[in-house]
Amino acid sequence: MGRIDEARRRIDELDSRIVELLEERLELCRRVGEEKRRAGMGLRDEAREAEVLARLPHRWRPLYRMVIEECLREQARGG
Ligand SMILES: O=C(O)C(=O)C[C@]1(C(=O)O)C=C[C@@H](O)C=C1
Repeated sequence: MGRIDEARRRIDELDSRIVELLEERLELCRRVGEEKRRAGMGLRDEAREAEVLARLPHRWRPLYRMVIEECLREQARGG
């Protein structure tokens, strides 16, 4: 296998793992959403979002904003 093919194979594997982790994160978001609903809280928590983003390297923050938006959509779908 050439170097490009080998690197691409590893990229594909990593992408699968990343998606698995994102699904796991989404499941936890679902749980948080249920608890917030039960407690009569709003779903969006801007202070918490700022905390989450502050822990990440700058370059990944735009991507993570999308992850958080998907989490909120998932929470809004639940009920
Ligand atoms: O921590 C929460 O309260 C969540 O609902 C999770 C999460 C996130 O994806 O990290 C999503 C929405 C909130 O606005 C803040 C954070």
